[in-house]
Amino acid sequence: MVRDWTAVIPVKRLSAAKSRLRGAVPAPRHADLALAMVCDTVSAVLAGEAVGELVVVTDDPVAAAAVGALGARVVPDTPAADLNAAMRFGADEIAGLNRFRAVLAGDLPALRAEHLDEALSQAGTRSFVADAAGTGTVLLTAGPGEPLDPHFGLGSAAAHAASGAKPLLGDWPGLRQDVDTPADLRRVLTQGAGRHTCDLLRDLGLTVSCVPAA
Ligand SMILES: Nc1nc2c(ncn2[C@@H]2O[C@H](COP(=O)(O)OP(=O)(O)OP(=O)(O)O)[C@@H](O)[C@H]2O)c(=O)[nH]1
Ligand SMILES: C=C(OP(=O)(O)O)C(=O)O
Repeated sequence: MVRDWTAVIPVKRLSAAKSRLRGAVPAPRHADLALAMVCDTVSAVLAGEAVGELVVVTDDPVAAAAVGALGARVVPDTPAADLNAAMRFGADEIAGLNRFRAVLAGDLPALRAEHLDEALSQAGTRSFVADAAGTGTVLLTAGPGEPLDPHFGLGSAAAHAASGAKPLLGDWPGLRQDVDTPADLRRVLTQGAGRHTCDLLRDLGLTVSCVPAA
């Protein structure tokens, strides 16, 4: 497979990130958990064959250093500090309209590189992958010449479908399992998390299944 996709992951400042997940781990380790999930998402994206470049949009210096060390290109957030603005900026302005672009949430610690490759191989024109619940979105893609036109937020799967994006259907549990709440994290513990999240949770004494390194 040719590495012709540019992936984009927006990452909020870690001190404010994943507020609905608060309480899943002791408060002093909350930002570490948010970062570990970002690092596992980034590692899986870069381990695949379809993505040639990964742009992370963030103003967080710790996240920027960590994802930079993993091989991502880091750009600062937009003044709007808004999820859709960050995705639009990364995809349409930094990557550029002439590229195949794929934006993902940074909270997919069970993402498998081969599942992302498979999803992207089905995404010719503007497409999306719904989350496990079927209401949210974990991946939105656009082809050359197409603006990303993201509608992330409550009910985004329906909004992306209504805006003409094609739903991608496949058995990709780690891709679909974003971690917003402690219940989501419990599901990932059994599904198999990546190395960063696994190491952190084991350090906290939690039993977690880990996916083998790609
Ligand atoms: N750059 C950037 N990324 C964002 C922003 N808001 C959310 N994100 C990222 O977008 C992805 C999906 O966002 P959410 O699942 O809503 O994450 P969140 O905002 O940290 O979570 P909650 O506080 O629980 O709403 C995560 O990788 C976030 O870090 C933003 O304003 N700027
Ligand atoms: C941003 C989204 O959801 P969440 O914040 O629940 O991950 C979404 O699914 O569009």
